[in-house]
Amino acid sequence: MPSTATLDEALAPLRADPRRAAVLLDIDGTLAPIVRHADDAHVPEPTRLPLIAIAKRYGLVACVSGRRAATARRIVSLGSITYVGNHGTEILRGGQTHPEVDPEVAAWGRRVRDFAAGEEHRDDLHRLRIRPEDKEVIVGYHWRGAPDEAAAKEGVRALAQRAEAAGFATHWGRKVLEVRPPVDLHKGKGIDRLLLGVEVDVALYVGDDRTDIDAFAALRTAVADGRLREAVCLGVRSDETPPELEEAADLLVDGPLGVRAVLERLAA
Ligand SMILES: O=P(O)(O)OC[C@H]1O[C@H](O[C@H]2O[C@H](CO)[C@@H](O)[C@H](O)[C@H]2O)[C@H](O)[C@@H](O)[C@@H]1O
Repeated sequence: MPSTATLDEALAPLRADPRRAAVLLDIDGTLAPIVRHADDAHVPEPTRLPLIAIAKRYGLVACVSGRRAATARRIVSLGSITYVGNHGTEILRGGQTHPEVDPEVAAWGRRVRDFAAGEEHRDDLHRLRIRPEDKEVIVGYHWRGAPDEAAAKEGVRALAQRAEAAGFATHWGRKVLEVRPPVDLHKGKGIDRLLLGVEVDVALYVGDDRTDIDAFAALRTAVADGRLREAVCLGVRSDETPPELEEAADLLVDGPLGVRAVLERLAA
């Protein structure tokens, strides 16, 4: 964990003028501790409290997640902020009931669901306790906590090959494989859309996984082309941290507790 002085130095540009600052946060592994079953994830109250204070004080506060935007809102349980869901393809703004969905991605929903329905009939998924997660235009296959995780991962590898042969894109996360539409989708694109027309000078992004590296890149590009003055990219360390994330981050904090400390400094 960086010292308080190092953290304060990194956060100083945001704290100097909160109204002109954006706070962008990943959810699973960042705000919400990783748990065995995706449905059980939640943001602990001592993390929500500084987040509520930040939402009132900072110019833009958003969660940028691989979850569906509506699921992300349920997990964080804060209706006033924006949720960028399904890895950048949905935006659910504070107070809205329906997300804006990338039409190119939405057009693939039926084909992704048909693929998932075909997989449902396979005995090996049930035998290996691989759990599908339906995200409408993306389907995740989880093996965390399967009786034999190594065998389950092998089963998921075979599934990935079938998905790619059928023309889908695949993406590996933390003990999850996602089958996605074969279109250019990532958190960075969602952040670009989110920043459109928003008057902020500085942005912070905090995330724990490969998919968050695209978010870091989007902020750095925004600095390079003058849309932002400064970007702060924080990585969240765990025993599953991808080395690429460690390399890409400006600074690393330890797990969701380290993230809570960041939020407390921002809210102070
Ligand atoms: O971008 P995020 O908000 O970090 O979402 C990434 C994925 O998070 C969820 O899966 C992860 O968290 C689960 C709950 O702790 C855990 O069981 C699983 O092993 C992790 O991969 C979520 O289920 C996915 O849909 C998200 O893409």
